[in-house]
Amino acid sequence: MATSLNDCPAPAKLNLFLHVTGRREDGYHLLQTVFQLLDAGDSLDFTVREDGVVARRNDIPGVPQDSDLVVRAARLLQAHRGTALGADITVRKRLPMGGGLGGGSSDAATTLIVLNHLWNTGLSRAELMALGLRLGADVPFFIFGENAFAEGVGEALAPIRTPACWYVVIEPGVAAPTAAIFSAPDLTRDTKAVRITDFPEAPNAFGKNDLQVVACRLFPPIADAIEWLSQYGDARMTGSGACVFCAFEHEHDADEVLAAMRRSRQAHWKAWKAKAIERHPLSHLLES
Ligand SMILES: C[C@@](CO)(OP(=O)(O)O)[C@H](O)COP(=O)(O)OP(=O)(O)OC[C@H]1O[C@@H](n2ccc(N)nc2=O)[C@H](O)[C@@H]1O
Ligand SMILES: Nc1ncnc2c1ncn2[C@@H]1O[C@H](COP(=O)(O)OP(=O)(O)O)[C@@H](O)[C@H]1O
Repeated sequence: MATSLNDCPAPAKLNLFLHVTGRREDGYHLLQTVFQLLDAGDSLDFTVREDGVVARRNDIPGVPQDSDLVVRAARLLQAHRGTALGADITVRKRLPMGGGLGGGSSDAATTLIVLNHLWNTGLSRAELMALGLRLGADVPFFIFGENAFAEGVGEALAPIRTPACWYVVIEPGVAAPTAAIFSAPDLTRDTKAVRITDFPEAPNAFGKNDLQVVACRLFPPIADAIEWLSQYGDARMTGSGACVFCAFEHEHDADEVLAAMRRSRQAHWKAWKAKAIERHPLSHLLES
C-alpha cells in the first residue's frame, strides 16, 4: 500500500449559470446550477503519518491551519472512521480565495478522496459526498467527479454533458465573501425553476447568474471585468464571485483575448485560460 501521493490535483469549477429559486427555513438558498470542471487548479501532496497527527506543512496567508478545509476534511474522515493514521499535507494554492472557483472546496474533496485511499478507510463515493457536505455545499460535486446539474444547496447532483471548449477566466482582484452576497436585500430569490432537459447542447449562454447583480454593486471591479470580457462573448461571473469567465471554441481564440487584455489598460488583471474537462482527474480512486 502506498504511503504518499504527490501532486494530487484539486481542479477549479465554474458555475455556467446559477439561479436562486428560493430559500430554506434555515436561511440557506435553494439553487440551480451547472458545475463545470476545469483543467486548472490547486495541487496537494499527502504523506501518511503513523502517529495520528494531521498537519499542514506550508503556510497559507489568511488561512490558519486549524480552519483550513484541507485539515478539517482530514480530521473529519479520521474521526468518522476511527483510524489511528494521520497525514502531512502540502497545499499549493493557485486558485484565488473567494473567487467562485471552488478552490477550498476542491482542496477538501481531494483530501477526502486521497486519504480515503491512503488510509484504506473504504468509504464509497456516496459516503464521501455525504461527509463532504458537512464541510461545504460545493464539496460533494468535486467527489461526484463529473460535470453536473445541481439543485438544493448544490448537493442534489445529476451528470450532464457540457461543450468541449476553452474558458478565459479573469480574477478582478477582489474577494467576494459568499455570505455577504447571499444576505443582500436586493438579491432576487424567485427565478423560475428549470428542468435539466431545458439545458441546451451549447449551454454557454444559458440562464444567468443571479448573484452577479449584487456582486457587481458591492464590488465594481467585477462589473468592469464583465464589461471588458463581454466584447468577446457571453461573459459572466462564477458562483458568488469574484472571477469572471467567457467560453471559446478554440484555444487560439482564448489566447487572442488574453493577448488583447495584456495590451489594454486592464493589463493589471490576472487572467488565464483553462480547458473544460469531463471528469475529475482523481475519479479513478473511487468506485463508480
Ligand atoms: C455560491 C456557490 C455556488 O457554487 O459557490 P462559491 O461561489 O462560494 O464557490 C456555493 O453555493 C457556496 O456554497 P458554500 O461554499 O457552502 O458556501 P459557504 O461559504 O459555506 O456559505 C457562506 C454563507 O452563504 C450563505 N449561503 C451559502 C450557500 C447557499 N446555498 N445559501 C446561502 O445562503 C449562508 O449564509 C452561508 O453561511
Ligand atoms: N484550503 C483552502 N483554500 C482556500 N480557502 C480556504 C481553504 N480552507 C479554508 N478556506 C476559506 O474558505 C474561503 C473560501 O475559499 P474558496 O473556496 O477558495 O472560494 P470560493 O468558495 O469563493 O470559490 C476562503 O476565503 C478561506 O477563508
